[in-house]
Amino acid sequence: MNNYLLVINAGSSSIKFAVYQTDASSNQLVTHASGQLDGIGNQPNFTVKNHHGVTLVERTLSVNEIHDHRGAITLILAWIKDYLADGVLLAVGHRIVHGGQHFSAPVLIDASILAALEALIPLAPLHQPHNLAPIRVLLETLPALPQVACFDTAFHRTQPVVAQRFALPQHFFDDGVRHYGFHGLSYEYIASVLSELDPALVNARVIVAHLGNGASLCALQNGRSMATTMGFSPLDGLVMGTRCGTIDPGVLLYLMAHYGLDAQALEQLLYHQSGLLGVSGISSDMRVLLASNDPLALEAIALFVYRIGREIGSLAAALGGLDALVFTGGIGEHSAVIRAKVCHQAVWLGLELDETANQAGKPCISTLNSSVSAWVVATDENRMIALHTLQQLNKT
Ligand SMILES: Nc1ncnc2c1ncn2[C@@H]1O[C@H](COP(=O)(O)OP(=O)(O)O)[C@@H](O)[C@H]1O
Ligand SMILES: CC(=O)OP(=O)(O)O
Ligand SMILES: [Mg+2]
Repeated sequence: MNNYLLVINAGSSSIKFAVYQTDASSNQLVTHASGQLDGIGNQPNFTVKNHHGVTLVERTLSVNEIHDHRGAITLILAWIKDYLADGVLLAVGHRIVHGGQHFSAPVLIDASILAALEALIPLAPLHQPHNLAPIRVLLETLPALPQVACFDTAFHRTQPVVAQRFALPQHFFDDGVRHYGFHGLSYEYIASVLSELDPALVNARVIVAHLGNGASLCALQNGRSMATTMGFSPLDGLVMGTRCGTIDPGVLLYLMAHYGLDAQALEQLLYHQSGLLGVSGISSDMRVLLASNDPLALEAIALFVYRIGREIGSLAAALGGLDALVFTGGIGEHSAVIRAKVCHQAVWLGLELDETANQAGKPCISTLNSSVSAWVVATDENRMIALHTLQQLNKT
């Protein structure tokens, strides 16, 4: 009998998953299959590929068949049950965006943990409710199956207190109003593979740019998070697909007082209607903007890059200098154009881009003379979650 782990990363309109084969007594993980059910609530589409990239499932479904996350996870579980007929599903690991101040490491989930995570929904309304939906279904339908929560915030809990504090009265900090940071599973994965790029990077001052739909930067020293651009919520920092990033809080007061926006309307504006979509008025997808000649598309791209450039300067200051810059996430991994623009903004730090290597999609994209090296690394949050899940299982 083979043993398997399931990893679930549930977003607002999709559930992504990966199945790993494992030998429970070791930390060996072999990717078996991965897939997603996207278009939930709109045009559901179920796709699965095996570890060779061969398509196992490609099914368009109707909204009547799958109308919500509950339906989506039920379908995924039914497929997995058939697919793993020869094996045992040992556990499920989940990506949970917000762990608040009390969850600084992966944890086995029970009803009380789920309730504590539900209380954090207002801190990450775009992510947390969707992250938790599959857990609830699994607790109801397969209560004996171990589930492990792995947090995007946990990796940043090593930051110095000064990096976690807002200049607000102390009691707010004690109540959890603090700078958390996100994309931690991605940064933890990148930190774990730095030695494969160059052993010298392990103890170096490194900025990782996770540029996807959500985007942030993380300053690493000795592989630990020292500072990051996202804050209390995943709204802060860089310009994102539909999120505004850093904004003067005075703007929010003005929008409330003069436009009559309440908390709900602000949430809608800042999470869903801002960022690349808001500035361009065209799309949140960087590919669409890069293919457009519309001046507003160019302005959105310019602002995206400008904000990254400014924040790289800020994180380099937090690190006391910079040795390397690593690109990851959908945009960071696939867009040579955006990487080039970001690197050109970092020339003052001593970064010299190797244009040919960048165009060719090489792992190292800086010249031999560059005093700051630059890299492209595909992130793998799922593998990080699977590893944590296995470690939790081995503890029990
Ligand atoms: N070839 C490409 N060029 C530019 N942008 C790309 C390319 N491929 C993917 N992207 C961008 O990556 C984004 C998604 O990144 P990803 O990290 O997969 O997102 P998510 O945050 O949903 O996990 C898309 O919105 C798209 O803008
Ligand atoms: C935390 C966050 O922004 O996640 P994502 O990039 O998946 O939206
Ligand atoms: Mg992502």
